[in-house]
Amino acid sequence: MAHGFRPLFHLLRPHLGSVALVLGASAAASALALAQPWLAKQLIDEGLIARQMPMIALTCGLILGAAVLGLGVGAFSRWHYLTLSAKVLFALRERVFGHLQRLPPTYFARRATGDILSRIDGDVAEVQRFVVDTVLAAVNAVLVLAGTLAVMAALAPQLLAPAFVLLPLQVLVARRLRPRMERLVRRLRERNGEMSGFLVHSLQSMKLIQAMGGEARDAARFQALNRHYLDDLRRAELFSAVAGGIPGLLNGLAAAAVFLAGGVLVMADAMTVGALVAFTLYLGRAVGPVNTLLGLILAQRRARVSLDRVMEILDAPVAVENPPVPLPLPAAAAGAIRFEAVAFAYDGGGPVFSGLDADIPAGIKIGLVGASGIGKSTLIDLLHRHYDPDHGHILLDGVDLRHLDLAELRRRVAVVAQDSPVVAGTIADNIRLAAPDADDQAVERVAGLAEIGHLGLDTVVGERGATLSGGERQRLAIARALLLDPLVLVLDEAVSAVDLDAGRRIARTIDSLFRHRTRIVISHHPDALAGAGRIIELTPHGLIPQDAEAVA
Ligand SMILES: Nc1ncnc2c1ncn2[C@@H]1O[C@H](COP(=O)(O)OP(=O)(O)OP(=O)(O)O)[C@@H](O)[C@H]1O
Repeated sequence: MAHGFRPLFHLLRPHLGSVALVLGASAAASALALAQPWLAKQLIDEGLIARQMPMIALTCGLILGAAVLGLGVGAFSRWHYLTLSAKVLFALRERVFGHLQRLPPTYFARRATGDILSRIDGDVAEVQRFVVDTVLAAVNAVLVLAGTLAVMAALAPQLLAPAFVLLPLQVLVARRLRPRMERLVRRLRERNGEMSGFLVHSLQSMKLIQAMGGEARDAARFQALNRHYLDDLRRAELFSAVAGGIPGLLNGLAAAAVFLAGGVLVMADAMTVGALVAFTLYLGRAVGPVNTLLGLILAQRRARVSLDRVMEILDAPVAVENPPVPLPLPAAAAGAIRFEAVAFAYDGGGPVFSGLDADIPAGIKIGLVGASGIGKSTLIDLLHRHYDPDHGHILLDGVDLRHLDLAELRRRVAVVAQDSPVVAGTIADNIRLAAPDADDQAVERVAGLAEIGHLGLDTVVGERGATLSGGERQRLAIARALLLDPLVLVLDEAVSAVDLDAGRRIARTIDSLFRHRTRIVISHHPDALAGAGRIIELTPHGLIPQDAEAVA
């Protein structure tokens, strides 16, 4: 999707003051740098050639003063520039991350983590470099170039023609070489992306790869990726060395032309030696800004590619919005759930539900059964508002979920999901995830109830809980839900990996703790459904009540 560069102005707008400060400081630094060749001219013509020692001392002093002042102004501008640059980068990164936090699970299920990472890291940085570095460098280049040209014109207008006669050729060369360079750079970035994609994927599934004996295949794949990267890197380096040499050659030619024409002027006494030296010094200084401006073409194309990749994330539709003015739950909220003609399909998939109706009364244990893949977990995701129904309504104690504050809903309805995700940190951090203010006693109590306390609350669990067993992860998730003390507790195959005895004990604990609260238990095991007041089966035709006794 093409956005142009409009989104970028929004990034800079809050920092216009800093932009002006940085530009002002770097213009001052450039002006000081511009003074140096002029002082050299004074030194040669009025000091050395005129044999005036006081003049020599004075200009040397001024050169030194300008250098010291330039250093101070340069440091000041770099400092503010760094702050500005970081602020823009972080603001953009936070915006992308903030948006990612609001995207539905499907978004993450369908994309490689490596790809999202490379967008939020590499592409965001590329956009920031363009917004701050390139735009500031370009403005600065225009200022320096204008100043340099003005002084050159004042020194020797006759020499402007030989100095810049080759400029059109330089522009032409740059325009021809840069697109090729750009292609090479893009290929390198893609190779880089492939490599991190491969690594993320491989590291995440190392155990599976080991179990399948796929190490050698993966190592060969990694080697091939490295080899391709090296090939492309060498190609890009070679090209950039050759392409980089041509402008230097053209600059050398221009300098020679200036010395030739200037030499004639000096011989004819139409110009002083000092002025010729100063002119060539200025010519050297004009090269940088010209290159910067030519580089802008390449930079803006690269930034456009990255900006589009970042905007793809920011344009991804948010599945659920928090209501601007949420409605409160009734004071006597008890956890009654009602599905009214609920229809839902995943993006690009067939309907999972079409017109589902159900009443789940408050305060009882409900067993939810149904064939694998029929949509039980999806139903719970709808109840937890990871998605909204395409049609119909889901009500909690008479209030449409869409009208409830999202955080409140997720506090009142606790879901222990099938895969029991774990975050990096201690067991206590994991239990406190949804209730960060809970005190230590409360955390200890729920850890005990879920039979996870013996592992130690301060034990650090690996990333994604890799150091815990499946059953331990599930018990951790149960402790987390217990701490929330919700109105509705949903257990989606929550003890499937826990041994039978512990599973029964935990189920009994939960049943006694939540005796008067709504519990929805999804399980393929009759054991977990014991004591359910009602069993409902999810079928392609809707929710059908079963005989609770028969199932349990
Ligand atoms: N993110 C997704 N995108 C597209 N389709 C999905 C997605 N998640 C699930 N599905 C599909 O939706 C249907 C319902 O899946 P769901 O996980 O809700 O079933 P389930 O009844 O909980 O199954 P199980 O008992 O095996 O856990 C399945 O056909 C599944 O393939």
